[in-house]
Amino acid sequence: MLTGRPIPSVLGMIEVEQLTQQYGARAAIQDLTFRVEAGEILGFLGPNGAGKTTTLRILAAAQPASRGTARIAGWDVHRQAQAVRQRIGYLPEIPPLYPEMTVQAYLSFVARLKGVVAGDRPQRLAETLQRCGLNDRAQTPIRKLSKGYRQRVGLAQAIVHDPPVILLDEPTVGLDPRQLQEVRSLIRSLAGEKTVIFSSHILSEVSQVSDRVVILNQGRLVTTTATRELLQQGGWHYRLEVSGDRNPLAVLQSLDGVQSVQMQAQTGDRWIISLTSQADQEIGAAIAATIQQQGGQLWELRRDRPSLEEIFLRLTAPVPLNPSEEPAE
Ligand SMILES: Nc1ncnc2c1ncn2[C@@H]1O[C@H](COP(=O)(O)OP(=O)(O)OP(=O)(O)O)[C@@H](O)[C@H]1O
Repeated sequence: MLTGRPIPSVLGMIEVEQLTQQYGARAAIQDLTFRVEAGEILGFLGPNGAGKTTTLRILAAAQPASRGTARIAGWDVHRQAQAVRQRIGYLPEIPPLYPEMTVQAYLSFVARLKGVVAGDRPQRLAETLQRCGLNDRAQTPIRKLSKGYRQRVGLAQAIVHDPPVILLDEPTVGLDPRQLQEVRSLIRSLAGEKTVIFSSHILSEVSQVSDRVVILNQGRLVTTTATRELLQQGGWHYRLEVSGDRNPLAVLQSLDGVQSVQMQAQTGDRWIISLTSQADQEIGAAIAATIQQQGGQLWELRRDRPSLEEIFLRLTAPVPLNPSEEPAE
């Protein structure tokens, strides 16, 4: 049947184009463009203030964007906000819970609000309680729940109406290690069945749960890539111990494929140097040859991959201001 709108199976389940949110003169997000395919779990990553919450709020039709478009299952978040709200589950940073209600009464209330017909509610409720590990707390008032259980209720209210798209804003903040594991595996269990964006500022966490990440920094998209490829983008770390008459720092700096070189320590005529190569450049042999050509001796040469956190820090280093944005003297 033709409905006069894009067909979701052809397009991405979530499509964001040139999305910009201006707060006064400042852009909280600027020209964001990305898409999420049906059934995909996307990690939405960035340091504090990067624009994650702003983007998720716009996708959840909780606030309009200043410019650009976003579509959920083909529906425009601004012009067709009601249709979008029916198709998403949204867990904001602070879940909208009613402390005096029991878990079951609250979820039943949300299901009604989200348009689940009365006949379907008992089954939806039972499935959601089961999936979120809330069966033994169904009759507990929300105010008596621990932080971890409240977060599960937050997740439960996002999925109780069985939406195709789920948006989770930092769902693991403040959880203990066991709760973290539980919430992560709950999100992971949605793969294939739901389209999920979940935000975090911890790359290693995102990499455990999602196959692909979008990294934001200061409102701009830094990269969108498979987690696996992100690791390869990080180049290699080398650690060298060298002796000789000449400090090898300058010659190593000018070597092809080198991204950065740092002197870690110097004792007498020995230097300990750390070096990072550009993405996927293996330069161990070239390092050894260079030291030899200089008449130096190589006592140690070790290679490893930078950690995910190091890659994240590098990708999200503060962006220098444009000259035109520099504050007036
Ligand atoms: N209502 C608002 N009015 C003015 N500025 C805002 C408003 N909401 C957010 N901002 C600013 O927009 C920028 C992006 O904020 P946002 O909350 O989207 O980032 P975030 O990545 O979710 O950060 P966090 O991890 O700290 O929640 C920040 O500089 C923030 O101060």
